[in-house]
Amino acid sequence: MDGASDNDSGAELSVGAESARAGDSVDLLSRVLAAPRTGRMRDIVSTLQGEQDRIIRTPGKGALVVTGAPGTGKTVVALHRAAYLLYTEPVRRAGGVLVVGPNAGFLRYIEQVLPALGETDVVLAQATDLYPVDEAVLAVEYPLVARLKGDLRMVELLRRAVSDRQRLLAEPVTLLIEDVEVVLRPEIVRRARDAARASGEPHNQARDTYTEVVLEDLLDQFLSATSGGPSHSEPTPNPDNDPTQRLSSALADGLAKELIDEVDGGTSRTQALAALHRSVDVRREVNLRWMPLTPEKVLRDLFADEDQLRAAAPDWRPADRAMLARRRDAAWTREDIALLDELAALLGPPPRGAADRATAAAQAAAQHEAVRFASDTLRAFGMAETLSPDELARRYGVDDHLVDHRPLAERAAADPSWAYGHVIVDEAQDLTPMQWRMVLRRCPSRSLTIVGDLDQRSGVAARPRTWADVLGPHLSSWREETLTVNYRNPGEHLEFARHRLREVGVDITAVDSARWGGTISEVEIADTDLPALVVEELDACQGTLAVVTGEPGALAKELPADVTVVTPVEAKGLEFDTVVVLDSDDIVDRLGSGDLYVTLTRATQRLVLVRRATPCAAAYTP
Ligand SMILES: Nc1ncnc2c1ncn2[C@@H]1O[C@H](COP(=O)(O)OP(=O)(O)OP(=O)(O)O)[C@@H](O)[C@H]1O
Repeated sequence: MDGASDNDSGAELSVGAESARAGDSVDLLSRVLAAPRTGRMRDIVSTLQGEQDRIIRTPGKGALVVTGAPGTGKTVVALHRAAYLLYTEPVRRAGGVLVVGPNAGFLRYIEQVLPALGETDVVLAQATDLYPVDEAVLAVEYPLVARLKGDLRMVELLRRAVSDRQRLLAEPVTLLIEDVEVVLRPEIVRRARDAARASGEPHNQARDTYTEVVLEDLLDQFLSATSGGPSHSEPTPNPDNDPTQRLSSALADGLAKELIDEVDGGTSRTQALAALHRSVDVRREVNLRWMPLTPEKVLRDLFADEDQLRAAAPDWRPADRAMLARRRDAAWTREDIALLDELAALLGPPPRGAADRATAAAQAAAQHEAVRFASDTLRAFGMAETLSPDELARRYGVDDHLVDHRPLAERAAADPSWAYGHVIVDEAQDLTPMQWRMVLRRCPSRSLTIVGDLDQRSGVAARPRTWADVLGPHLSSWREETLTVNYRNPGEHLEFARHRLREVGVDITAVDSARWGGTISEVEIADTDLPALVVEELDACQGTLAVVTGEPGALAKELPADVTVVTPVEAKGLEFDTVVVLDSDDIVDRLGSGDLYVTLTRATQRLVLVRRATPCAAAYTP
């Protein structure tokens, strides 16, 4: 990247990197790091450090894993890298950038960084936002269930659940088509199912193949009975132009009536298709065995039906299957989202309803008419050859109906099948395997910046030892870079955190701090004295203050509005000038050592550890 560009972010980044390399910005860095926080992450263009600069400039091909202890700048480096890639590799612009972060507070905290660098083609989301559901607030699973639902075993279970909805026929079924008896034969249903599966299409799209095979057979029977023999020997040079073929797939789609009026109604095959279309029996039998499905329906049916669960996971221990069982009307949980997304990939989009099809047809007709009018008009002036149909359409405003003019970020966020040009995954140590699949579906190019720290992994389960443990099932290769200097916490806080974690038997990777001078105090107080203590700390604090606790809801009401109250999990990725931690001993038992590490490394100036004399018995809830 050089100053020849008209892109501000690129030029500024370059100036900052140069001065950092020259060692000019040491004073500036000290001042920046010591300054009170505002609750919004800033860009670091003017104080970018050498190792950070090098990582930012790593080319965008393939996956890059940026690791490092808390506060080493992983997030801020990843965001600058996104700006750099959009600037140097414009091809990424076409899809924009997706940033997957750990919680809503974190996304608010970082949302200004890329716009400040001149980039707006960016979607910020939690993994649970990637597949939208009706519930505004997702339920929380028991940890064991959450782990099971995040496990790759779910892939096969869901695959089977979908294929179990593609049903065979045990006995022939006699159907009545306008007083003519035809037989839906088990072997034809099997052949139709095999052909549909072999098409490689998702369930809802493969249904066209299934329906076609079944209807063709019924049609032949109907014609044999009514006109002395099937007529499928008629030449069919181009399936797209063949009315019979079109009708047969249109019938599956419920469109046949309109099309029948449109084509030559004289052929016996066309009349037979019309008869099939009128037969309630036929439609019911076709639908029964290969229904159009939504992810929500499949998952609700599966979890509410012991038999379906057993059929989908015959080799599982009954106790594991029982963990998935729940009522049909139960709210979706955070872990269900990746399952719904997996199902969306297996099922494909549901067939469009009649209203959508009518709108699309009306739009196409309007376009056709407007282009024809424009073309005629221009031809009258001898100009027709100079403009393409696209240009004509644009010039005459037809695209206003047909082209989506929303900004890229808005279009991408609304489209679950959007392929992003680059994806950043932050706090990547916490994604479940099923969530990885969900994220990677949105990044077919595999141009990724994966940011995380295994020591900060949430939960009491054993930590993965390497990134290969996390990424191995999903990516064939990646490159790893490590940031080595902490720019957030004073050295005293890092030493304290390391010491506390060693006390609970966990050795974390050592890291240097860019500065010292932080304070730590440990106090034991009565529960009722807590608000007064927090107010006192707030008065003494120059910038932002947070209380980290397992029961934020009740406490937040008793504290001033400018105090942030968060759980350890909600504190991920954030930083505050003063952090008051309640009952830190409980965090390890209830959440895990990674969450204690996160909690102890959020403060830029002052850490206050409060042990309440009458600690609340409520469990820490992530
Ligand atoms: N070169 C730099 N100049 C100024 N500030 C910096 C620099 N690098 C990082 N910082 C600051 O350090 C703090 C921590 O950065 P960041 O949140 O990116 O770290 P992190 O490694 O992602 O932390 P965590 O793992 O705890 O989420 C932020 O305030 C960031 O702005």
